[in-house]
Amino acid sequence: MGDAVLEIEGLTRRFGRVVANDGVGLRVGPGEVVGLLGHNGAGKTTLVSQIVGLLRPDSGSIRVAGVDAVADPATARRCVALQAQAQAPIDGLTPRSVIEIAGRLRGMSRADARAAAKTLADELDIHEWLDRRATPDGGGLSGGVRRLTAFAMAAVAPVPLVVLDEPTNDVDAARRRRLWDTVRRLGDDGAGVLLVTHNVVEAERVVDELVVLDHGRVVAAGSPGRLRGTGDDDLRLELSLHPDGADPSEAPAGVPIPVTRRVRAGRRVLLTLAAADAEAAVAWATALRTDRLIEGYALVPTSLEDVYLAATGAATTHAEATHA
Ligand SMILES: Nc1ncnc2c1ncn2[C@@H]1O[C@H](COP(=O)(O)OP(=O)(O)OP(=O)(O)O)[C@@H](O)[C@H]1O
Repeated sequence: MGDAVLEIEGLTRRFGRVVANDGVGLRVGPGEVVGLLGHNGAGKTTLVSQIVGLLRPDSGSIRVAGVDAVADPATARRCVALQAQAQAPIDGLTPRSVIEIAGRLRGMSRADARAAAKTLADELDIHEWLDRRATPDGGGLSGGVRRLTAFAMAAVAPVPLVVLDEPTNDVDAARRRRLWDTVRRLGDDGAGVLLVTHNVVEAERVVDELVVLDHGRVVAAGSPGRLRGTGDDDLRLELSLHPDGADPSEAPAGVPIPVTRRVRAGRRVLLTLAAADAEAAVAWATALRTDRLIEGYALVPTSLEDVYLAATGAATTHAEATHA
């Protein structure tokens, strides 16, 4: 991996008494897709706004493709393509024209911009809307097609760093899958990608590294494999509780199998266990269901959702629940 295309150190930004970013550090290398996860209000958009020079940090440093983005935001911004969380203002225009214009603004020839727009339209399966005009108040094009168009505008030209803030909002399942493949392709073509998303499970497919923000702080960082923790053959037993929320895994008898992580998320209890204990886990959960102590259960491979829930709010909920 070469020099970082994004290097952030000790970044702090306050809004009055709220510390939206609190000593944040992260790095994106060329060809690397880094996922930024966090609850609502965790500080993700604040971080993105500083990277693209829309907000000044109170302290800390940001380098984009080697450029000091705090001292020289205009130069740094030329090295970043951003898909903002808010919908792009494309009223009166067609997806084809705005994608091509985005390419031209980044210095592509007319022919290259046209070819890149066509490639993206193929990848995202949006040909049928390419020449349909967006009209005011969300008319003409659906929210999902507008979102895919904004993504294509960010992805059309080669740039050192692509920042995507919730690119899959409003996008249907089949096209989300296509979009994730294109995100991976951008990385494989050499761009660094910072991907802000709530969609932990789907993002896991394409990210090389993950950074989890919680109340402005980085609470977990690393590759999906490392963050998932122990062996790849770990399993998650998910208990669905009754509406009264009584949790049989908290009973004095406890859980009759070794559990490496336990997280409560609303009416779900997620228990991480070794594959070797699967049979005993199913026997226990079946007995709980027969005794009507739970509504149901599922035994599935662990995913980053478990890590995410453990690192952020759900862990707090659990701690509060168990210490109440
Ligand atoms: N302009 C602002 N003025 C005051 N407070 C702000 C401002 N922008 C953000 N905040 C606060 O900073 C914190 C971080 O907000 P931010 O929008 O960065 O979170 P987020 O992780 O992007 O959330 P979401 O997932 O909901 O988009 C929140 O507490 C928010 O209320």
